[in-house]
This record gives sequence, structure tokens and C-alpha cells, in this order.
Amino acid sequence: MKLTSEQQAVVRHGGGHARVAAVAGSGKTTTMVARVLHLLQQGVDPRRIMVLMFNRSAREDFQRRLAEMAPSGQPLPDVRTFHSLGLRLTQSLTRWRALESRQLLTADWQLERLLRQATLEVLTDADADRDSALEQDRLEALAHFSGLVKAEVIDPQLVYERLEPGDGSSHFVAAWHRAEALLAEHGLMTYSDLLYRPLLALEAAPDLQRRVQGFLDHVIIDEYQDVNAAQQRLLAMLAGREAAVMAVGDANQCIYEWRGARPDAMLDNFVRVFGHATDYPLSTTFRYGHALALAANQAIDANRRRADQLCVAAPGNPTTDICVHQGASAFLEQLGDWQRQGRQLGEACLLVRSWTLSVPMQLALLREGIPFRLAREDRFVFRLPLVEALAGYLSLVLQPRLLQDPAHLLLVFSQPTCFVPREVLAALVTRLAETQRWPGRDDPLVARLKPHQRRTLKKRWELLCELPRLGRLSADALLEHVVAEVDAEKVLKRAAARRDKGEEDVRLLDVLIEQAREVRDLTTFIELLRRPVENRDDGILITTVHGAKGLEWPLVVVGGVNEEDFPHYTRDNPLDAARLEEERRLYYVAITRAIEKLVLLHDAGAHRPSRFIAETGCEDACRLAEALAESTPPAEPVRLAAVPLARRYLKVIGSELPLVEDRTAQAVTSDTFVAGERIRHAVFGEGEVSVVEGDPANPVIEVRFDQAGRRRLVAHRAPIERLA
Ligand SMILES: Nc1ncnc2c1ncn2[C@@H]1O[C@H](COP(=O)(O)OP(=O)(O)OP(=O)(O)O)[C@@H](O)[C@H]1O
Repeated sequence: MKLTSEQQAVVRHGGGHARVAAVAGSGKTTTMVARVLHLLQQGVDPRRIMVLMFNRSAREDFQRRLAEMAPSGQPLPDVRTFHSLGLRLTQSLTRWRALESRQLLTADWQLERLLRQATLEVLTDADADRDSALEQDRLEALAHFSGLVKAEVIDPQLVYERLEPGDGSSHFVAAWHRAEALLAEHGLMTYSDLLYRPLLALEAAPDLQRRVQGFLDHVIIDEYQDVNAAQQRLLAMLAGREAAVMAVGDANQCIYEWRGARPDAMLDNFVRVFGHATDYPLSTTFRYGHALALAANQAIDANRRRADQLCVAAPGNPTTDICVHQGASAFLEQLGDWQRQGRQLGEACLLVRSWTLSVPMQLALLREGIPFRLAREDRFVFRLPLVEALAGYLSLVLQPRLLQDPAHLLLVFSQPTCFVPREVLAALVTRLAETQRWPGRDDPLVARLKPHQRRTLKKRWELLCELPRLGRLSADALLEHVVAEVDAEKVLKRAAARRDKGEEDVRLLDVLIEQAREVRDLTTFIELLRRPVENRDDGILITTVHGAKGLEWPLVVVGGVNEEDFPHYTRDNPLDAARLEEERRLYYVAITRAIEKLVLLHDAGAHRPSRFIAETGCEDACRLAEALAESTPPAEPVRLAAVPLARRYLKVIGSELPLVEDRTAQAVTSDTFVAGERIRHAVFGEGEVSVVEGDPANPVIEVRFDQAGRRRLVAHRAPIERLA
């Protein structure tokens, strides 16, 4: 394979630090392997080179490719992940008696048990929040908080203030300190400690620093946009003054801010930490065609904090088709078309912003008997605890006998949580199953409950007894009734320690009610929710965008591209500029996974299509790509909404297609807008302007769309036309 001139420049980089800004599919691995081989050829000792990869599979891939390309017998450098680097440093520092020996907690449950103990020790029995603090979700949130403190290497109080983890988490800082003490007492450490402990030890002792410095001349790091502060500080320490650091990544693909990454790591921050660096772009993608390259550039263009770099398709790439559709039926049709073209479902992937958004698609696939596989098996619909419990409530309508089954009662009393310890619940449901009556006031089973717990449990028992009499209701009406009676929205939000988890659960309720409305028949609906399925290798893969980092598929469907879902926000949790940009980067990662076909799917009903769809300008991108594919120049100039970006693109690929601004989809200035006038939006359809406000030269308008609801738009950016 002949390297591009941009790739060759990276390979031959002379001295000093370097930043390699690599767009999606630009052959980072190929280039880094070539760079290492080049260094070896130049006589650099392999022991003085270290390559750091983002995860184990990337590391193994790199090692394999390096071994294949290297002359036989050539000693090769160390290729590591940050974890394995941390482990080695921990071992060395332990040997030098700078760190005490500790055992690594490898399973999630071990850490959870420790955090549970820390929580129990910092919250007293009298604490109203103690029971909810011990729930699984809350402990997971505490684990996330603890990891973040160590990733950012700052005071837990500061992390707490920034994160605002919400009600019932006021003990997090104290629990963090207590957990640290417990780890020390028991001689244990977490995965985050693998970097955190060596870093603190080294930063506190210059003599130790000298022992780990001076061993490297070259450090090459992949996916640099997602490194956190602990990783970066450790790297700076190991590199010292001698080693040249080459950071490879794409600031536009920084999607781990919630784990402490910052898009700035590839931008100004790199220079602040390491000093001057030579910049190299890798702008040619070998993954997809012009249409998607143009669309991706267009999509990320609205971010202010970004690498100003165009992604350009290589001449031999497949053509990529992009389309926008609505609803689960369109999803099934797309899969049908794919198969009719002789293609396999195993070549396709459904990407979602969060697992909840995969539920309507999973149910659609189940109804049609189309095989699929999930990147996380615990996310199958029938395995979701909330779904299991809701199916349990609905089953009581058809099988009143279940009121006598303690296991069934425990299921429905546990979800959504009543904030009562499980052993107390277990005793209560055993009695209820036996007697079918709520215990008397003085019965020890209820006497020891707090008044609000007693009220909640009694109300729930009354609901369960009522359900067998509601057989006349449709599946959706029943579900709505249950959700209202158990106060599910409020409870789920309160129970979830992380705001996004609570919001995801509430959204799941929404999704289930919508699905129930489609199915209507109760038996069919319950059967669908409970249908046990297994991952099928020949099925379409379903995964989250975070899980798709670095991967690609011939067909990519991005599901749930709705406002409030992607970008994700709610009325209580509105978007600020930084979060919107993070969501946009996530969207950019999602769309750039496709090779031959990208389908953007939004939902019907109350959900409005995401602003990202309009920003992507799919139709324009496809029109321009078609014109580029023609052997003769078009008779008419290509009409586009965003001409400047397209011009830049054409210039880079050396094409001189005539372009013209599509005025019908263009900005209309303020003086042309009045409340009450009708407009048509390229994605949201027709609507009526209700408010015109802001800077008259750059007004914001609020439009009531006939189908897509109310939206605020920056008039000059929106693809709208005025109607008579
Ligand atoms: N100069 C080149 N000419 C043709 N194909 C190339 C070139 N460089 C890389 N490729 C191809 O591009 C694809 C992606 O390359 P590679 O596996 O090196 O990148 P990656 O690091 O996995 O991907 P990404 O750039 O998305 O992180 C591979 O199929 C590779 O063969």
C-alpha cells in the first residue's frame, strides 16, 4: 500500500513533539506502524520507543500488524495500554517501597461492596437517604464519581460541585474519603489507582521521578483526544525532557468527557503541557465516499471548539448513500432492501445514543423475527429489570393467581424501587402471598417501616389487587395506569443517582407506552417483552455510539435521532454550549462509522427530528457527490445551501464543479419575518412563525411546526423558505 503524502510526512517526522490530527478512517494504525518501522530503520533502539493504545483490542491489533510488517527477527518496542503501563509502574514503585503492596479489585462487585461499606459508615441509621444510597444505581454512581476524581486528579469536593450529582448524593465526598481509607486498610486498589497512585507518588518525590525518566526517546499515543488528566500527567512525567511525544487522534471525536477527557487535550492543552509541537493532518479517509465526507464536515461545522480540518474521501472509496427516514417500519424496510441486494445483516449496525433508544428497534426486530445481537447482553429488552417488573404488573391482569406467588410479588415490589431494604420486602411479600391481606398497623412486619415506606407499599399492594379487575383496558392504558399509580417517573428520577440514568429510565417508560399503543393486545405485548432471545452472529449488531469508537460497518443505521434524545437533554437538564458540542461530536462519531450506507432514523409522534439532521445537509451532500461521480460536468451549477464549505472541499480534491447557493433553503433576514407568517423547513416541514426576537441582523425565530411541534431556530442558519 502506498502511503499518502500526509501519512509519509508523519512517518518521517524529525525531532520534537508532534500532533497528528487524523480524521475517521484515515489509516492511523497503518501510519503509526510505518512510523515505528521507520524509527527502527533509523537505528532507534526498540526499548526506547513506547506505543500506547486506547484499549486491549487496539493494542493487540497494533502488535499483530507491527509484527507482520517488521523484518523477521527484528526486536519490537513495547506496545501498551494505559492500564498495563500503570500496572507496571505500580509494581516498580512497590518494589522500591514507594508504594505499599496492594491487591487489585478486578470485579465490579468487589468495588461495589467496598463502596457499600464506606456508605454505611458515613451515613447513620437515622439518615433518611441511607436505604436509597445503598441501591445498586447509587453505588454505581459513587463508583463513577470515585473514578472521575482519580482521572482528573483533583479534590473530590471540586468534582462534586461540578458534577452536581443530584438528590441523595450529598455523602459522596465523605464516602470517597472513607473508601480510600478502607482500600488502604485492606491493602486493595481499583483500576483507577493503577495510574492515580503511581502519579501521586512520583509527583511528590523528585528522586523517584529520576528513576523512571530517561528511558524513552519516542512515545506514540493513539486516540489522544480521549486521554484524561491522570494519563496526560503521567505521560509528561515519563517523557521527561528527552522523549518526543507524538499524539495521534481527532479532537472532533472526543466523546469521553464524562470520564475526564477534554477535547482540548489535542488542541491548546497539548502545547501547554509539552511545549511546541509540529502539526500533521491526516485528512484523507479510506472509509467512505464524498457524500458522507461532505456530510460529516457539515455536521461538525457548528462546533466552535474543534479541529478546523476537512475530512476528504480518497478516490477509490466506495460511494456512500445517505438517507433520512422515520420510524421503526422504515428501519425494517432498510434492512429488507439490504438483504434483497444480497447483503448480510452481519454487515450492518444499529447505533444508538443510549440503550433505551434501542428498545423500539429491538421490539420491531422481535416482531418480525429478524436476528440481532447486542454489544451488551444485559440490554436485551427482556433482561431490563424495569421491563421485567412492568411485564410482571401486566401479567397480574391475566393471571390473578400470581398474587399468591411471593417471587412475583417481590419482583413488582422491587421495581420501581420502594426504597425499602430487600430483606424487609421479602418478609412482607411472603406474608402477603399467604394471607392476601395487608397486615394490621401493629404487625411487626409493617410497624418497623417508616411512615412514607408504609404508605408506598400499601398503595402498591392495592394496585396489585386492582389489576385483575382491569382486563378491559388496552395494553397502553394499563401501562399508563401502572406508571401513574406507582409514581414511576418521580421514583425513577429519585432512585437514579446519575441524572442521565434517571432520564433514561423515564424515557424507557415513554418508549414502552408507545410500543404498547402500537401492539394494543395485552397478551401479545407481554409475550413480546418477555421473549427470550440470544445474540445471533448472523444478525444486525446493536450498540451505543460510545461502543462503536474506532469501528466501521458497510451499513450503519443511527436510531433515535430526535431532539432531546440526540442531542440528549430535558426541560430539567437543558443543554449548555459545551454539552451540545459534546453531543455533536458523539453524533459525528456515529455517522462516520458507515462505509456504504448511512441511514438516519428519527421517531414519529411527539418526537421532533434532531437538529443534527438539518445541520448535516444530507441531500446537498448526496447531490454534490453525484455530480462528482459524473464523467462530464453538469449542465447546471449544483444547488447547495452551504456553498463555502463545499468550495473548500472541491478545492482540496482539485475539482471545479460550478456551485450556486440554493436561495430557497437560505437565510432570510429579520426584516422579512413577522409573527404569523408561514414557512417551510427542509426537515420539520411547514409551520407558522410565532416569535421573532434577538439581534435584528441575526434573529432567533420560534416556529410552531404543523408536525414537528414548537422549535426555536437561528433564522440565518436554518434551511427555511417563506410561503406566500
Ligand atoms: N495510504 C493508504 N492507501 C489506501 N488505503 C489505506 C491507506 N492507509 C490506510 N488505508 C486503509 O484504510 C483502512 C483504515 O486503516 P487503518 O486500519 O490503518 O486505520 P485505523 O487506525 O484502524 O482507522 P482509523 O483511521 O479510523 O482510526 C484500512 O483498510 C487501510 O488498509
